[in-house]
Amino acid sequence: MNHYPILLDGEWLTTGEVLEVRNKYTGEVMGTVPTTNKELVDKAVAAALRAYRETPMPPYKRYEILKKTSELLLENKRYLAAILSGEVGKTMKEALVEVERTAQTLEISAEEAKRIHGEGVPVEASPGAENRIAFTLRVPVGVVCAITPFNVPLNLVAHKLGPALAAGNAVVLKPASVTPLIAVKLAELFVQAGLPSGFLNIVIGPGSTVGEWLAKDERISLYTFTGSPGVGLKLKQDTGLRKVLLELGSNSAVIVHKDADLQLAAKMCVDKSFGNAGQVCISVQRIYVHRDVHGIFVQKMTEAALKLKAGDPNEDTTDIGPMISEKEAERAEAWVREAVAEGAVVECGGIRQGALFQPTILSGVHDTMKVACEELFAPVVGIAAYDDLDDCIRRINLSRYGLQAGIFTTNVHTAFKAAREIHVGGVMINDASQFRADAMPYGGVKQSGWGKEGPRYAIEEMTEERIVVMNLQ
Ligand SMILES: NC(=O)c1ccc[n+]([C@@H]2O[C@H](COP(=O)([O-])OP(=O)(O)OC[C@H]3O[C@@H](n4cnc5c(N)ncnc54)[C@H](O)[C@@H]3O)[C@@H](O)[C@H]2O)c1
Ligand SMILES: O=C[C@H](O)CS(=O)(=O)O
Repeated sequence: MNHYPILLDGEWLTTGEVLEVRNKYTGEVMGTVPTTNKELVDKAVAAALRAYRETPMPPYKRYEILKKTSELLLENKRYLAAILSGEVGKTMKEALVEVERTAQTLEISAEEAKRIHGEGVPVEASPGAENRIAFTLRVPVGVVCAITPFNVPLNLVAHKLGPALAAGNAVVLKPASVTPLIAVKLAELFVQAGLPSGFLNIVIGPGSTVGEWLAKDERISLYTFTGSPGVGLKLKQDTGLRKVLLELGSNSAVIVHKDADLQLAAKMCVDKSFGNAGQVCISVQRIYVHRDVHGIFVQKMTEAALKLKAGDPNEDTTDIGPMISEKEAERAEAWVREAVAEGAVVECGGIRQGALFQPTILSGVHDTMKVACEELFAPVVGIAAYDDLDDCIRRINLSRYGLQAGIFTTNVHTAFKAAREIHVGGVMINDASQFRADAMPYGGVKQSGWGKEGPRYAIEEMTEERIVVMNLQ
């Protein structure tokens, strides 16, 4: 049994009640982590505040630590991927990609640490402001609380730690209780890279206790949360006037227009509907296909999906591992059955074995079905036909979510119409909604959240702009 001590106030905590973490395919306990009571959570916040106030790091040192941690991730890629695969259930192929992307995220954060600056402000242009020099500073906010979800527990942690540390902040991290191990390992690499005591503190426990203690701790200046809208809303309510960045849920849509490259569209939609067992916030969930090409597209996508294998994530031949729990897979199964009862047709899949859910394509989906209007977070995608592009965009915008969307078309005017009119944080043209480059601005609108990630953009969110005006009279 591997016991994973957690980093808190510069020490590796091994005592206290432990949380068991299970392999999501075998169900075996793969490790334990200590949980943190209120006293330890208070200690973690105090350590972060002390580090921020008493031992601030210059930008170049932040660069060096982030760069070194990025290098250490790649040096330990397979070891880390095995932990990631075990605790999430994602395939080794997917886990290796996540480790590589995390290294990218921290490398980009390292570079951005060297580029944080204010700007000169020509205040003398205002009457009465003669003989004054003005400029802005970007100042770190102080203690950042990062609360992260289960599905991408390494790279999404890096998207919070990287910018926060690059900007000169200190961090208290609460990872998801079902997938905390990889975050513990990332902390080890940060320490190995020279991160001074107190700049990273991990707390472990349920959101209902640890999460709430953090939300009500006034010493924390900013919360960066990734998770479900319900929890995000509660966090916003519990934190008052302090800043909260929210990366929330989605039911991302893709348009396949009548002039689309159908081979490309079918391949991309299959690749981006079922990865990580569909447990990706920007996973393709709704596909609107122009009626002229609906039949051929459904056929092409179904043929491609039938080639996918759901099974043991450790096997090289496996394309889709288990969902995070059998309970979540049962929810997905129930929603599929409900859609069928309301007239949807199962083109492939719809079969559950424990937490394994076969890649499932539904056609004849209506916008009011749960599989369309709620967040599925499963390897299930629903297809609906449309005749008129304006009406299709109107239907997509009915969603209370707005994270990312995609459109397949060979007409630039159609592409830009979608880019301008679909109300989301990002529109992918001739790609599916689940495209993300770690350097790009990333974040949603409506109930998909508030604020942008991507190191450069998160650093802007995690620093405060201060104007300085010098009177030379
Ligand atoms: N927008 C994005 O970038 C993005 C990325 C990944 C996942 N997600 C979303 O995350 C969800 C799936 O992840 P999940 O099931 O881990 O989400 P979740 O909301 O259940 O949990 C997210 C985190 O919040 C914590 N938490 C729970 N209750 C809390 C409370 N009262 N106060 C403070 N923290 C609390 C959890 O312990 C966990 O660490 C989906 O909705 C998905 O769309 C969004
Ligand atoms: O689950 C949502 C993630 O933000 C998508 S990605 O892993 O960052 O591409």
